[in-house]
Amino acid sequence: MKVVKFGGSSLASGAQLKKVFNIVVSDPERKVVVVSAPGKRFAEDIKVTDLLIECAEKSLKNEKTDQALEAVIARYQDIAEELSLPGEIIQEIRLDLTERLNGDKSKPDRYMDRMKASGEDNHAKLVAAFFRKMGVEAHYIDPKEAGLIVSDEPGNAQALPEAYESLSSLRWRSGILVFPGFFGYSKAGDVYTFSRSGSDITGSILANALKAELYENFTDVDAVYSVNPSIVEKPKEIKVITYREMRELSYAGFSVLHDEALVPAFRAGIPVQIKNTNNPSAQGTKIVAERNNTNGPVIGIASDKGFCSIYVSKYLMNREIGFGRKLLGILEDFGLSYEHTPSGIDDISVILRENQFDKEMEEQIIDRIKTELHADQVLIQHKLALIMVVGEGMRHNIGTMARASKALAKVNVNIEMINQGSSEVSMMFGVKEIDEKKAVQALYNEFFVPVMV
Ligand SMILES: Nc1ncnc2c1ncn2[C@@H]1O[C@H](COP(=O)(O)OP(=O)(O)O)[C@@H](O)[C@H]1O
Ligand SMILES: N[C@@H](CC(=O)OP(=O)(O)O)C(=O)O
Repeated sequence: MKVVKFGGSSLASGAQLKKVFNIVVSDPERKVVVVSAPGKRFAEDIKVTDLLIECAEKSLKNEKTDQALEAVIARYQDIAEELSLPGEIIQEIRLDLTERLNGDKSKPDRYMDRMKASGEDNHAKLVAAFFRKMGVEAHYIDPKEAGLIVSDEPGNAQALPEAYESLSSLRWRSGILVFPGFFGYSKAGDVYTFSRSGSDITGSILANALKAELYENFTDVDAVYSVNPSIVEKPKEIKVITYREMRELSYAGFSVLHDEALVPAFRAGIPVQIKNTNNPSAQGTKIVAERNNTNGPVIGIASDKGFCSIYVSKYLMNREIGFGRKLLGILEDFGLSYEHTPSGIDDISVILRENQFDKEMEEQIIDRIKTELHADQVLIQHKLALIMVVGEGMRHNIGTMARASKALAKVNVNIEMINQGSSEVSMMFGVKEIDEKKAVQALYNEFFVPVMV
């Protein structure tokens, strides 16, 4: 039995839904189908989830929501018309959205999650109806009834351990089960969504709970590429990659799969296959526990913008027991999570995502570090990009770091910081955001483009 997840781009139009239907019925093992909300049909299009967020934000500000609501309904209507589905489906969706829109706004975060979750919930109902119209037994599965119990963290929920036991009984249900991705219910019965792109997580949880032989994740690219295809044209495809490598790359910017989606599949030893809805015969990428090391030291290079570094220096910091703990404690007091902490004898840098705080909070943080830790110098550097060079082969290859830094020097990219050693499969370079693309391209050329002699 296989669990199959289709992303928003695979479900963005009636024509895409027909492809999805053909893929599902072409393999009788494809029993559980996890769906996202309709995504982008073309580059400038807006995902239904973003339309829903806009609608919820307007409603929370007591502004008019008619237009935003109609934009959401129009997306489903277009799909239903293209597939000649009966009008009642759209009536049901309209009713559901109106109910959610007029629901309790006393807890804005939860209100937002109820609105966001409707994107996948209504689409799962529509997809199941389409499959039935095509003559197969298909059922919409309500995550509440099925027992997808999650933590009560708005926009950032996690499945609770007991969810797996409850979901396992889906195995005995007949027909194709269409399960909405992206959200679950707290123990108290309220809707909470995962973080953005979280339908990937739902698929992995179900694959684990139902002990699937494979978790197939259908998207709009033929494979996971060794580098983001928007930075390098036609990059090398990855055929096989380990969970560890993929998690590092997803976390660092490979948006093709949510970084949290690997853990449930990994724990149950279920391989994950990335495939293309628009080209299902392409081999795709398989994510497994171990692979033969045939690719050289590096399998992928990921990058992401929007980081800053807080640099703290103090003479004799090395002798001051508890300095690091106190520094991180200050950040914890502000509710900030950090990414890396490269350090020297008398100095330490903390790398954080800068969208977590504003100018005012930044000043308060610097002030506390200066006064409480008696630091000699505290500096914040903004607009950094982090580049992650990943590969299981790195441990056995001497000189990978030297090759990477030489490649960056050759294109005149200054390395603002390096972090290597804590992870066995990756090394991190911090560069200025403006240098990100140039740096990634240079690293790609160094590790993937053969040199002609
Ligand atoms: N290394 C990579 N390999 C493949 N795709 C990548 C990579 N990095 C980023 N992407 C982007 O991920 C996109 C697919 O993910 P996403 O938009 O979430 O799809 P879906 O709609 O299926 O959920 C691709 O279209 C591609 O632009
Ligand atoms: N629709 C949600 C969840 C999701 O997983 O979507 P997609 O599969 O299109 O990335 C989002 O946009 O965040």
